[in-house]
Amino acid sequence: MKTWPHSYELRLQVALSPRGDLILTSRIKNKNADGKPFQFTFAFHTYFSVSDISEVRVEGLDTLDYHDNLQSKIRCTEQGDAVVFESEVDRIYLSAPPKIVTIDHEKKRTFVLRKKELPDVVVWNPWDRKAKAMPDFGAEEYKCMLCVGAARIEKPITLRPGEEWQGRQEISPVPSSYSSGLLDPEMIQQMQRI
Ligand SMILES: O=P(O)(O)OC[C@H]1O[C@@H](O)[C@H](O)[C@@H](O)[C@@H]1O
Repeated sequence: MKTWPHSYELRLQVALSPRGDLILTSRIKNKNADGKPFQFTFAFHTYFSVSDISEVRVEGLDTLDYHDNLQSKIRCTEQGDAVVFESEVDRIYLSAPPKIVTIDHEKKRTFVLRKKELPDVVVWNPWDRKAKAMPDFGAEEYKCMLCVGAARIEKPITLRPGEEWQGRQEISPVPSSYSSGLLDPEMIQQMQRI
């Protein structure tokens, strides 16, 4: 392939635990026979089903720098204590903590995202105008989805022939009180076991 003149192996392992955790593990191996290394970036682009995007908040990204894809990727700093949605959002948060939560107040459900070897986090919702322009996206579907995914974008990965990289993202659905601050002690104990 002209745009990617390398030989590689990509493996995606999808596992679902009995309690509903989704574990995605990606492995990429350099199979170049010519001795050449290659460099790449990586992102999981997981879409969450939410009740109403205007009622959703993403916590764990406060004070972080991000690249804003809607403003020619300029570097900004998150000012809010949570990311909320009132218009199109397309950002790459940099060096995020290993745990990010997406809280859906209406459904009283929180998605806990844990990640390994994936320092960055993509947050995306196309909102109305872009949704209408996308052929594979319903005009109204932006209202009930949110893309939050672990990524490695700022610092690309370099692999020499024979080397392999592995990245992992785990999504656990839990009751919303988990990170809303209104925790009862029993619930905390239950969640710490997750
Ligand atoms: O259709 P996909 O692969 O889920 O990507 C949707 C969007 O994802 C965003 O992260 C990209 O910045 C957009 O450019 C893109 O349109």
